Amino acid sequence: MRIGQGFDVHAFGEGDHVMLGGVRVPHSQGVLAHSDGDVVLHALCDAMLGALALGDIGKHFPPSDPAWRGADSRRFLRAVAAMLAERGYELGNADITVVCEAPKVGPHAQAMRETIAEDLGVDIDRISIKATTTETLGFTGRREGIAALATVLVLHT
Ligand SMILES: Nc1ccn([C@@H]2O[C@H](COP(=O)(O)O)[C@@H](O)[C@H]2O)c(=O)n1
Ligand SMILES: C[C@@]1(CO)OP(=O)(O)OP(=O)(O)OC[C@H]1O
Repeated sequence: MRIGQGFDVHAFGEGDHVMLGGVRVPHSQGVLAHSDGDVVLHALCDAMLGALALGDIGKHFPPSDPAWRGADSRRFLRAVAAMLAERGYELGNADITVVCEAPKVGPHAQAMRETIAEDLGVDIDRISIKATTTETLGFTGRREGIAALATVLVLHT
């Protein structure tokens, strides 16, 4: 059993939705990113990579690589899951916190859990999605961007 943690931030920009946990969430803004800017999946990938000391998402999917421009971050998650499987590991559980004043995450949390569980091939009860504001403090409080934190356990299969 090994533990990993991940953290990601994207600034808000022009747009009408944000991708969170592979789910399209309507919002008054989008995010600035090379890929689809899904902070939930990026933090989760980093946590899973970190658990096996495999570096980070930027090492495997460099922002300098045009192949990842506008990429669906579910591709990153499935690729990271395959890296774990090659080494004899699977996700034990993931606990993820999204930090933003808006959009509200709660109404979309179940869909996000279902999407992540499907991509990882695990039961949905292994995936936790939570959210918090920062009570208007800091960059998330000023609605300048959105952040996510992920903690995982990975298990030897
Ligand atoms: N983007 C968010 C932020 C919060 N929630 C839900 O609201 C609850 C209260 O948030 P506080 O920051 O005021 O503690 C929080 O526990 C979440 O259930 C949300 O859905 N989306
Ligand atoms: C996801 C990648 C893909 O090029 O780019 P971004 O979408 O900009 O996301 P970020 O979390 O800033 O960096 C990691 C990159 O691997």
